[in-house]
Amino acid sequence: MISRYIETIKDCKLYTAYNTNVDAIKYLKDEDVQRLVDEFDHKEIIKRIEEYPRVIEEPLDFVARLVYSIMTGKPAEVPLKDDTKLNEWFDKIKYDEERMGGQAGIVSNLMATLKIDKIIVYTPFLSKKQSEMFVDYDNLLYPLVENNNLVLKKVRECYRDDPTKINRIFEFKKGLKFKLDNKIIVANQSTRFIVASRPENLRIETKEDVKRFLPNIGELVDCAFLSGYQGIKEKYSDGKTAKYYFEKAQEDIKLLKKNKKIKTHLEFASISNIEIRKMVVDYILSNVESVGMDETEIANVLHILGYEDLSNKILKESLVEDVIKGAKILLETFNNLEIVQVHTIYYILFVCRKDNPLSTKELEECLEFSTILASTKAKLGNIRDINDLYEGLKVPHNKYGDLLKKIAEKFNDNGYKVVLSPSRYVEKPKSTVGLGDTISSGAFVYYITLLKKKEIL
Ligand SMILES: Nc1ncnc2c1ncn2[C@@H]1O[C@H](COP(=O)(O)OP(=O)(O)O)[C@@H](O)[C@H]1O
Ligand SMILES: O=P(O)(O)OC[C@H]1O[C@](O)(CO)[C@@H](O)[C@@H]1O
Ligand SMILES: [Mg+2]
Repeated sequence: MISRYIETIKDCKLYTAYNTNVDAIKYLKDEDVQRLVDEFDHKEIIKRIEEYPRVIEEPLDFVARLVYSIMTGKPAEVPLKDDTKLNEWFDKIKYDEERMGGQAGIVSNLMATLKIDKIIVYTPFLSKKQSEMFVDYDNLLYPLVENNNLVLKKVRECYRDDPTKINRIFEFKKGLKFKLDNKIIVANQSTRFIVASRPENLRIETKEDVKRFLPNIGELVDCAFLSGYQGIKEKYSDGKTAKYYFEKAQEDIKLLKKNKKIKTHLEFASISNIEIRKMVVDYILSNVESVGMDETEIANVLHILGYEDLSNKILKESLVEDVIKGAKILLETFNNLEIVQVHTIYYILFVCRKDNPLSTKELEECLEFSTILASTKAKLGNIRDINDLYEGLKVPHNKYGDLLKKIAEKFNDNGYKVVLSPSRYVEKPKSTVGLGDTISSGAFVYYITLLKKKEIL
């Protein structure tokens, strides 16, 4: 089974941009969180949770949002103000591990390890340290312009004198316990809280030299997996605005598709700034063929589109029926979209129009493959070799699987194909950061290769 999956995707050629960073990971234990909350007045923490800071401007904002994430068992990502003192405060924490981070970085390493034909990755900051986070495989390439020509080289050979962007990741496990204001708080889910750094001089864009060659890069690949737009700021000190960068990002997609109709995928992310979230919808979602997101993210998009009730219902009740309704709304709203993919801890779902060239069985195979990738990564912490996937395959589908599949099948009607695959849920995951990127890119790459085999691409 695994070898058949790997054989299927081996012809795929992928472009991915924009975000890579180093994830400094702290695996939180009960005593770490207790010590952290005890550094502050518990009543102040509770007050700050109610205020729900959307940017970390001081350590109390961080503690409040981390505690909230543990209390609700929901993953979150909050940007950190670009401030030396604040960075120093975070540097005092002893992290357990450093790893490749960022959607483009994680997907590059995953697909290179799975030995797909070619990955071209572009990222605006590429320090020596960042370049060394990439796996050392010949199928993983970086675009450079030399003597006015586009050349592709191994990423590790392409580093520049750029800063290294470090995000701090706080992983916690189901059952983690601590006391806040005399109440015991217990995590009901294993997940992560991301403190995302937002350096002022990091611009989410394709620099002019490479941008000129995007149509050529498009010709070299079948598809593009795009993410990182959550890193765009509303305003920069040089006067540039989010609008400027979103217009450029939209142009990039058009350039990639100029010479060949490649399929593009937007991987949504947790975006705390509502204006930026809206711009990702207006400029990017409206120009891609595929989108991947988690439950909270689809709820947020529906909210932006004016479906407040449905959005709130998804956030509160997490019903698969509502998520499917939401996915159909996205397909109705955006003609450009051909496939909507939603992942939650219990399932991964594809919703597409009835005329999608793949059969429901083929669509299901894409999802099955991706659940194995997710369970492998959850179980082992990382996928280092194709043979690791046998570990993920041993993890059974979760106990709600049959029920969820039955519900989803009911939505298969004249207009749509709805396909669901239950997750292979790992009770005590080694780590969770990047699992969404793994599941999404696996499903997308598999989908693309099946289209390619039918000569639709
Ligand atoms: N313990 C687990 N076992 C298997 N899959 C998991 C587990 N925890 C999370 N996942 C998968 O990873 C996804 C997380 O995606 P997401 O919220 O987008 O996070 P991120 O973007 O950080 O990877 C879940 O929706 C689920 O599909
Ligand atoms: O928003 P940013 O700073 O690009 O970071 C994205 C974060 O999401 C992840 O890619 C996981 O989805 C992390 O590895 C990374 O820290
Ligand atoms: Mg995600």
